Amino acid sequence: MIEMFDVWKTYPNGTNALKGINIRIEKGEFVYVVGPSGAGKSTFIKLMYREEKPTKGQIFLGGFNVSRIKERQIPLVRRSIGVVFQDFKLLPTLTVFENVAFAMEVIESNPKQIKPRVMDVLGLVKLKHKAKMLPSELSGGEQQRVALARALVNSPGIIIADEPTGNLDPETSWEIMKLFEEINQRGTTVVMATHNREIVNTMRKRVVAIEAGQIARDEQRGEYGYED
Ligand SMILES: Nc1ncnc2c1ncn2[C@@H]1O[C@H](COP(=O)(O)OP(=O)(O)OP(=O)(O)O)[C@@H](O)[C@H]1O
Repeated sequence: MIEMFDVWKTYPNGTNALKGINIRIEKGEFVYVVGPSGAGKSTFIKLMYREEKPTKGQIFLGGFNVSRIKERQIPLVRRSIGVVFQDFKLLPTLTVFENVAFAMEVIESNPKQIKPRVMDVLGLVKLKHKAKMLPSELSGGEQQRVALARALVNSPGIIIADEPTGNLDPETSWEIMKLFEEINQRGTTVVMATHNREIVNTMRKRVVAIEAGQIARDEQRGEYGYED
């Protein structure tokens, strides 16, 4: 479960990115975060995985008080969340297999479990046959599938994604969304910031709209609601 209580974020230059966010996301939900450019969506996402700290307010995630934890506890929080970005953020000198394995190595997983688990998640995203390739040898959609495998490899309860289809063509975006849906159906909570109107309006999930740093709308089976 994710909860925010009166969360504010003011960046050091004085920008008020979030102004009093209150939200509760239950385990197993699929939530789209929509809103105009600059509204605060990425900031909202970054606060969840502790890339940024709130200026004020409390954030609880999977049993942690994310706003209060010590630096040394951050890896513990990150173990319970998988994060997927618009630009994939794969390590260019590592193979597909090594990129995914790396996420298990950093949390000091049992070395014997790494290979079977990595092959398992590569199977889920249908990329076992490309395990030995480098990211530069893959298409954008394939790279995002590797990023998704990496986010899933430690079996997090929550997947957070910031514009995961932003760099992909419509057909590839749908493939990626189907994977997110499958992952959600297996019980993982999904929170996704997106500008993809067609996907939001077709897949009909909970929609949280952020405008000028505040929640302007929060609807079950909601719509995208903007023209961009
Ligand atoms: N590191 C930062 N320092 C200062 N201001 C920032 C920083 N990051 C974001 N902002 C500002 O905070 C506000 C919210 O930005 P944020 O990136 O959260 O919006 P967004 O809704 O994700 O936008 P987009 O859809 O364009 O990605 C904007 O005014 C932005 O300029």
